Amino acid sequence: MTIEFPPVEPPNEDARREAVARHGVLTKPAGSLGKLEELGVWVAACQGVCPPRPFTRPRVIVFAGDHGVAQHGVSAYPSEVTGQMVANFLAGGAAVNVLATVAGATVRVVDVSVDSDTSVGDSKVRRGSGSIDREDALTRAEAEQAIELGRKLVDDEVDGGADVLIAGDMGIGNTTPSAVLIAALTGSEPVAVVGRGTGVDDRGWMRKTAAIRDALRRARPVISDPVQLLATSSGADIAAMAGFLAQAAVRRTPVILDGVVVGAAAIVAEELAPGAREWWVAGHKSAEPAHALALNHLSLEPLLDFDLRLGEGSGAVAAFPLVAMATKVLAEMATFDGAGVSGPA
Ligand SMILES: Cc1cc2ncn([C@H]3O[C@H](COP(=O)(O)O)[C@@H](O)[C@H]3O)c2cc1C
Ligand SMILES: O=C(O)c1cccnc1
Repeated sequence: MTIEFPPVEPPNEDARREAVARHGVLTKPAGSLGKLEELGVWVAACQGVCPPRPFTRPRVIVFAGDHGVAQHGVSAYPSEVTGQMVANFLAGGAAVNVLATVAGATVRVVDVSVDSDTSVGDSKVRRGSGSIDREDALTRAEAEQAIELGRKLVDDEVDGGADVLIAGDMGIGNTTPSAVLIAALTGSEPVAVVGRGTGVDDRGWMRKTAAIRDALRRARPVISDPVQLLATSSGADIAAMAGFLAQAAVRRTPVILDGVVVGAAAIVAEELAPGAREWWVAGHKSAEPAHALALNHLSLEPLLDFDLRLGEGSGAVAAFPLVAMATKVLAEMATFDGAGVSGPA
């Protein structure tokens, strides 16, 4: 199998121009809805229609997987939490489940690489991923299988009516590969990308920085080959997420990005399918330092800056109501003519 994405087409320019013009005739001072206006224009361009259609099926896919590097003291929590949290997502008790009920989104959890001998669903690529500071996360074939899984998930969801997608992560240790991917593709040093993740103490921070340094040495020689970079330095969950983010663009479906883990998958997805980033909006800026580097690399500006550092898609779900509002404003606000309101003097 060789992974190839078709060229990504940009969002529709005519719909974008129409949306800009429409904002000029709605009953408000020109530009007064600020970034909500830009956001609505982006939605119209993604949908290729103005006014845009209000979203009916926002969908969150949580990619769950374990990471061998978590055995080396880089997280404040043990790996068994990953599988336990999968059960929690299924029961509706995780943060993202609760946020999603308010946002009107639904959540699906996919066991891509949880380190357990049972599998929730039939998507498991492998049990855990290799400890990237000393070995490859995946074989190339496994990386390709994971990317294909992400692709298929988009096809399933879009064919099932999803009109905006959110990727979330669940995997103890996953901020370490995320930091490595971001450092590798942005040319950053370990100390610039390392963060506290779930809350590691100072000794854990030092172990994590050393693991990132060692993993980065293994990542740098392969940065020009995104599939190999995923095999060497990510994990099956992150590779699936990269395939998902690239395929969403191919399927002309807008995505709200979450935090540092999704951000890491996104910078690799942009390498797999150049131009995919035009189909993504950044939901928030995570407290993890590497996230800002990833967003800057993608020229994306976060909607929220709320000190969230959870993952699960939580920051993207928190931002979704803004995207929904931006869309409805263009779809439902009255025009000066329609409402009999005088325009500028
Ligand atoms: C109970 C719990 C729920 C979570 N939900 C998301 N994460 C997040 O924290 C982990 C990443 O941080 P690190 O790299 O430090 O392990 C991932 O599991 C991520 O999804 C959680 C972590 C925990 C403990
Ligand atoms: O930004 C994130 O996605 C994040 C931050 C800390 C822990 N887990 C995820």
